[in-house]
Formats: sequence, structure tokens, C-alpha cells
Amino acid sequence: MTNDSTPPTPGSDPTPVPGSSSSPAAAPAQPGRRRGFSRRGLFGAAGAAVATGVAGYAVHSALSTEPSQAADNNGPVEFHGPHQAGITTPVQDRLHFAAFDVTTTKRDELIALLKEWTAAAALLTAGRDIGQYGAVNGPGEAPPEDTGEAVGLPPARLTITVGFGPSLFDKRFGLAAKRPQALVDLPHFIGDDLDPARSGGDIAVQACSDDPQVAVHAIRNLARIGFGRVAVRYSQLGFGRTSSTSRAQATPRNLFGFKDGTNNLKLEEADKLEQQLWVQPEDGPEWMVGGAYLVSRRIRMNIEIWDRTSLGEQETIIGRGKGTGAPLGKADEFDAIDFTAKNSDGDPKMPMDSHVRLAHPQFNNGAELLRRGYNFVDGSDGLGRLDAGLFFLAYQRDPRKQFIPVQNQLAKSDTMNEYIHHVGSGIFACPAGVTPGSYWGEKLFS
Ligand SMILES: C=CC1=C(C)c2cc3[nH]c(cc4nc(cc5[nH]c(cc1n2)c(C)c5CCC(=O)O)C(CCC(=O)O)=C4C)c(C)c3C=C
Ligand SMILES: [Fe+2]
Repeated sequence: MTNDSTPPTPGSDPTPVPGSSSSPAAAPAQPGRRRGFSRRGLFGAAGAAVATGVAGYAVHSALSTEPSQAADNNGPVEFHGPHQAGITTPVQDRLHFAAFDVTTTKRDELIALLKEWTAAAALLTAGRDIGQYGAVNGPGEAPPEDTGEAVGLPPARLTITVGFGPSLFDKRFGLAAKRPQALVDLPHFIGDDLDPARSGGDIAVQACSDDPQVAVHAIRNLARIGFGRVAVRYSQLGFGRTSSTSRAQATPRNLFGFKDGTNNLKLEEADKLEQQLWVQPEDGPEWMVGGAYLVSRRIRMNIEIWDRTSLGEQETIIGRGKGTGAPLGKADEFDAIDFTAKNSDGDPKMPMDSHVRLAHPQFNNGAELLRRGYNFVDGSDGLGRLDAGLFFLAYQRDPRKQFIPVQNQLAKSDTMNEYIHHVGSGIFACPAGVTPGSYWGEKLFS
């Protein structure tokens, strides 16, 4: 498919401001048709637009309490709002996650990058090329501003979510005093086998979409914009979601073949999201209010060994039926779990060391997580095994009270540990959503 834009005449046309009533960009996205017009003064000039307070990239600027949900898998998801999109947004099918190291030591260059990234993300999530001329309408002598592989593709519910790792708060950018107390360095957990090259990172970017090429295009173009200021430390593709974040979504399956995401936090649970997910004013710091902390774990799954394990043993390990996803002893997926129920031999129907029991809020001081992970298979490991697993992503209000105690409990006692090991890890502070005219992390740098 081709880009349908008309080549602009440099320096001549009065570009409509995206988001204004006269702008074609204010019209609803047209699935299947990548909008190639109204690009002037956006990426490239976008940093200046932000600096002068002009919402030049406000493609969908209405604020809502929840990011708007696309009516279909091709449409756009609202980029602006009180919270970043890509957290409670019904989980898309595909992931491209990248952790970046900041290579510049200049604070101004980092701020300029975040402005450019924000402007580009507003366009990408609206299904538009980045840059003044996009992928195919620029001068033949210069590399195209947009890499082009998404030309003709719809937004496919692309969300781009950003977080800042603990290492960003070192001496380089004068941010040490702004490091949130909750942004701790994760402790070593029993069984951790972490590869430093797949762990950490100054900035994380999570791109989720129902089209893998759209997600990859987003990360690729942000990396390209960042050239000379950031470098990709590691990245991870995910091909199948392993959770639901909305009651409207069917529960998907992980690579162990089990329904995953049944008892996840859901966007419909507004009160719980305030208690468990969003950073509150009393938590501080101020720049994180309305944001959340992301923990990422690359978890290898020994699927070849799992596949030689009996069905009964698999269900005992998880604590749920493989077919229905129901808690052991119950019939339906969403039946309440009864941890007191006993088998005829007097043993608990939900084994004490089952995954679900150990991770359940009842045994973790009420702690819950918003899980948003993905299945991955990254080829094979040279030993006849698939390099397969779960790229675990979990958002929360305070990892000291949520991920860390739950993972401590799992690392110590979970019978699933025979079949998994954690090989990568990250923790990131994801600020609140972007309002038109602002940029990712603006409050952190002000
Ligand atoms: C520290 C947090 C968690 C890690 C790491 C983790 C890894 C992991 N989980 C599965 C499969 C399932 N997990 C399920 C439930 C579940 N898991 C966690 C936390 C971690 N999981 C929580 C908090 C819960 C919910 C517990 C509850 O309240 O009932 C389930 C059951 C279905 C569901 O409710 O989602 C499965 C299946 C794998 C394979 C895995 C690592 C590879
Ligand atoms: Fe789990």
C-alpha cells in the first residue's frame, strides 16, 4: 500500500494545526488508510511547538479519565490523558518493548529528545507518519523522516508508554533528588539468573499494538530519532498477550497452555485502580502522581520439560484447571477461590505451594498487580530447546508493597520454579499521562 499524501511545497502552505477544528487530523482515523497529510510543523518542529506551548501535535486532545478504547482493532487509542495509554488499555496482541541507555550527558539534549519522542508518539499512535514529509514525500537526496514500513497500515490500537529507570537518577542529569522512594533497585530473588545485558535501562518504551509491524515501526522510529542521544540496551518482541485488562476481553493463554490474566486488575475496577495502580498525591513525588511503576521480567519457560509433565501435575502447580481456567475444586473460570476447601484425603484443594495461592492478595497483604505480559519465542538456545517464555510486565502503585513481596513468596515456594527462571529484569517509573502541549517527564525536569 502506498502513502496517499500530496507532496508539500516547502515553505509555502499554511499547515492546519492538528487537533484544531480546521485540521484533517481532528477527524476520526480512517482504518486502513494511513493519513499522510497535515504533517508540517510536527516532528522536527514539534520540540519548538512544545516549548512555545503550541499543541502542534495534539491529534486527539480531549481528556478523559480512561484512555479512549478503539472501537475495533484497527483504530487509534487516545494518546493524551491523565494516565499514559498502554497501562489499562485493553491489552493488544503484540509487544515491542525497548530499554534505552541515555548516551548524551547533556540534560538539555535529553529534554529535547523527550519532546521529540512525545510529538512522534502522538503521530504514531494516530496512525500517521512522523516528520514533515513522512516516509515518501521528502526530498530524494535525504533519508526519509519516517522509515515507511507502516505506510498504509492503520493505527491498530498502538500505544506507546514510557518509564524512567533508577539509573536515570544518577549524577548525569541532576535528577538524584527527584528519584521516587518507590523506584527501588529490585533485590536479588532466589533463583534469579539475570543477564545484565537484558536488564535495567535508563528509559523503557513499551509499544503495544494489534499489528506487530506497527509496534516495531514505533520502536524503530523512536530509536532512530534518538540516535546520538540514546542507544537501545535490549529489546523484546512479544507475540501473544498473557493477560486481560478489561472484562470485555477473553482470557488468553500462556505458553504453558493455561488461561492467564483471569484474576488481573481490570480497567472497570476504578476504585481498585486508585488503591493498587495509580500513584496518589500522598505517595509522592509530585511528578509521579497519576503514574505507576512498571516491573519487567524476562522469564524463560522450560516448555520441553513442562510438556512431559502430566495434566494433573500441571494443574496442581498452577492451582487452576487447564481447560476451564477455574480454581481447583470449582467449575468456572471466574468462580471465587476457596482456599479452605479440602480433598477427601484432607489436603487443600488449592495446594499450599500452587502459583495462584502464593500470588493471591489474601496471602500478600492485599497486594495486587496489573499484569500485561506477553509470550515470546526467540529462536532456540543451541541445546535443542526453544528460547521461549513470558515477558512479564506488571504495573503497580508501589513495588515495595506489591511486586517485591509477591515475587519473594513465589521465588521461595512456587512449584512452578522447576519450569521457569528469570533471566532479565527492569523497574521503571512511568509518569502520569501527557496533556496537549506537554511532554513525557515534563514535571520531572521542571
Ligand atoms: C511476581 C509476580 C508474578 C510472576 C513473576 C508470575 C509469573 C508467571 N505466572 C504464570 C502463570 C499464571 N499466573 C497466574 C496468576 C497470577 N500470577 C501472579 C503473579 C505473578 N506471576 C498473580 C498476582 C496472579 C493472580 C493470583 C490470584 O489473585 O488469583 C495464573 C492464573 C490465572 C490468573 O489469574 O491470571 C497463571 C496461569 C506464569 C506461566 C509465569 C511465569 C512464566
Ligand atoms: Fe502468575
